[in-house]
Amino acid sequence: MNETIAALATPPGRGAIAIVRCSGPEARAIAARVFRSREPLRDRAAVYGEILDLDGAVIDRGLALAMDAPRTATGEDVVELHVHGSPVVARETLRALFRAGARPAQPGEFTRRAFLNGKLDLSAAEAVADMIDAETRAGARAAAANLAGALRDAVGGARAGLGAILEELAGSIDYPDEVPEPPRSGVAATVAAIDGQLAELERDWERGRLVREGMALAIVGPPNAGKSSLLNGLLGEERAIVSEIAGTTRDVIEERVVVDGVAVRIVDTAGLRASDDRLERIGIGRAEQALAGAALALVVVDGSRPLDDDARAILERTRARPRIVLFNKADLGRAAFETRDVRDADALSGSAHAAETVAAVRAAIGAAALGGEAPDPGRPHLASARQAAAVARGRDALAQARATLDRGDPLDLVAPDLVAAVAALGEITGAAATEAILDGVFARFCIGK
Ligand SMILES: Nc1nc2c(c(=O)[nH]1)N(C=O)[C@@H](CNc1ccc(C(=O)N[C@@H](CCC(=O)O)C(=O)O)cc1)CN2
Ligand SMILES: Nc1nc2c(ncn2[C@@H]2O[C@H](COP(=O)(O)OP(=O)(O)OP(=O)(O)O)[C@@H](O)[C@H]2O)c(=O)[nH]1
Ligand SMILES: [Mg+2]
Repeated sequence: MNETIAALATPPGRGAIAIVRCSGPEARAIAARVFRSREPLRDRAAVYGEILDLDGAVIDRGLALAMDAPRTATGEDVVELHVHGSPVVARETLRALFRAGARPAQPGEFTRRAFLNGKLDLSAAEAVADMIDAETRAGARAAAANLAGALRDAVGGARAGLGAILEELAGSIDYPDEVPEPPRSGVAATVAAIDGQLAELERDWERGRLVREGMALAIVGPPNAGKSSLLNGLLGEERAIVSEIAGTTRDVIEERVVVDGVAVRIVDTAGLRASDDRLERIGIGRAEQALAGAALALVVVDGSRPLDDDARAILERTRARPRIVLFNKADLGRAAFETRDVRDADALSGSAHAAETVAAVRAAIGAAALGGEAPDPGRPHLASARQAAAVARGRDALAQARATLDRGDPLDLVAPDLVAAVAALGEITGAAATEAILDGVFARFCIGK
């Protein structure tokens, strides 16, 4: 029999209410030892009463919410104690439950039990963690879609399609005289269509990851170009020191903003130039690192004067990578902007001090992040590297099957590849998940989830 587990379900720290959750076959019996009320606990009803420690001292007065298996989040008997939101009270309540027979829950153990009891598939369990981690509305909505089963249904459809072919093949292999082979062209068409759906999931994966995890952006350029001024403009606060002294920013400064629903980690950096100053050189080294680690470079140069060697160098170096170029200080003149290279045809000209320029830079960041179109958060999507790897393996198997079909080999030779594809896709929903896969998925959960 499963042990009964307990953990704090709300964040540690002070709050209005703290919820301690207990799940397992003994949940009701354990709760009865620590909770005293006039009316008895009833399924799905909140009951007011006293939370007691085992010596009978009252820890708090609060609500107990009992939910009976199997109609609960975990599929087991659940009792929640809703107490006043003091870390001390929450800890004492939890300790009373442990003394009464519960054991501390492992990270993700509630959700793992929900999975094992068929309350959610593995893609939905991952969506639970994604929802908790979401930093943007789009990220939360995307998680909600997979929590509701969008990916499970998409993957389930693909597996069912492959399963139907396998069934037909099996019939003709077992009873070659009675059951005709399915038409070759039909098999090829179905495999191609399913592979197409999987390819679409793969394409969306990178973009979806951007929505969930955010994008790293480095502001780079020569000293004094206005990089820190632009950071402050994008943040709407005077975060970084701005001065007319070239070499003001020494260390990297990292901040987050949300642009078009994408969380962007902006790193402001030291101006790039040849320098003999030891400290400045360290800062420039960090700027180089930030540039190397960024998905998008925001290159700021002084556009009011002809380009100097430092400006030319950074424009040249970032030419082949995703970037936005701002010819800054347009209020002082547009000398460099007017003689700019055709390669910078889409460069912006403006002033880091002007709201319109900051808005134009934001729009350019949003466009660069999403390629112009925001992904529809309601669609099924791959949400983890684990899921993407399973799709990639499934597609490899389908590629083998298609090669077999193209060569004109006997039709039954595709069966092992289709079986492999079905198994790979099964890892996504957990229909075919090993203990190791489950450990990997639930390792990223927090205790109490
Ligand atoms: N107080 C509280 N709020 C919470 C949770 C919780 O555990 N406690 N959850 C923790 O994750 C989430 C809700 N998860 C839940 C999932 C299923 C069921 C449930 O009763 N399922 C039944 C009935 C389904 C239905 O009527 O559609 C079932 O599956 O049979 C309840 C909560 C978010 N809010
Ligand atoms: N006129 C004008 N001045 C600007 C503009 N943007 C920035 N400045 C000024 O240019 C100077 C340098 O700005 P910063 O934002 O510190 O430049 P930076 O690129 O961060 O410089 P370092 O940190 O030294 O590399 C400051 O005096 C700013 O007020 C602009 O668009 N127009
Ligand atoms: Mg600066």
